[in-house]
Amino acid sequence: MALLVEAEGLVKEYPTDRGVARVVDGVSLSIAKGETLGLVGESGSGKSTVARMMLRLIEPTAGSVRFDGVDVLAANAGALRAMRRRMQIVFQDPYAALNPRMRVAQILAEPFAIHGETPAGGVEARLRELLDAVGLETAALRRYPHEFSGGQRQRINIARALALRPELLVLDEPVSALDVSVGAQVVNLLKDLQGEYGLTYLFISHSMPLVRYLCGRVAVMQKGRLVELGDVGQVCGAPRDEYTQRLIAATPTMPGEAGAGSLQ
Ligand SMILES: Nc1ncnc2c1ncn2[C@@H]1O[C@H](COP(=O)(O)OP(=O)(O)OP(=O)(O)O)[C@@H](O)[C@H]1O
Repeated sequence: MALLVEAEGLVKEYPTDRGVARVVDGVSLSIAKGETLGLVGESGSGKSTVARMMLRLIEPTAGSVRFDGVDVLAANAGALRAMRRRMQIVFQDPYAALNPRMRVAQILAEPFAIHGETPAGGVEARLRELLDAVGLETAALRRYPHEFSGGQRQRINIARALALRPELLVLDEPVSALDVSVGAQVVNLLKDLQGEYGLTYLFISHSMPLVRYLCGRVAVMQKGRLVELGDVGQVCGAPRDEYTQRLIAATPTMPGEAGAGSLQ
């Protein structure tokens, strides 16, 4: 299958009081068009840093990233802008990600303003379409973020990420701040959107049940390194790495779950 993202030997180092901290240490990962790749690992293992380097939101210390065959790190400002519209990120905290002083209409229209473009059919029609895609009423356009629940706010974030019709969505723990049932609805929405728009997902999570439900393959990170990468059934069913075994063993089994696939 064609690859959308190819990251090779990514390294990120930060200077600290005690010398240089290597928080990502030689991570190579590719994501095929249309797939959902899960990225799991304990807190601080470097998952978000890898994702941000893939989007060039932070500069790698070493390594390379190609997006649809184009070198992301060598791209000049114009080429990067063109690439950025094709790769979007949804963050964990649906409260912090939305400007509280902007109405939803402004929030959703902002990507068009930033990229200096008017969608075919006009902004208004596209905003309605976006809200409809994420299961919110048109009346939401006039309201402010604080008027919505956490799950609804995450739907607004997803609508905003979809505004420019991206191909890749990095989902950085998109439901971990939500109640389980609300999170399950958002996960199902993400699944539907992927089917509808042929999106490619990098799904960062601490939840093995969610990863099993959404992802075809999963990568496991520990202390900046990739310790396992493979088909989700294989990794969860017969983890080769000792750390992965512990991660899976630490996952509480949900009522009615026999080990795979269920969200309930
Ligand atoms: N700007 C920075 N300066 C110094 N250290 C940083 C910086 N950003 C991240 N780190 C460190 O890099 C390591 C990896 O962080 P990262 O956020 O990528 O981990 P993570 O696996 O996504 O964690 P979590 O699951 O908690 O989100 C952490 O130890 C973090 O403290």
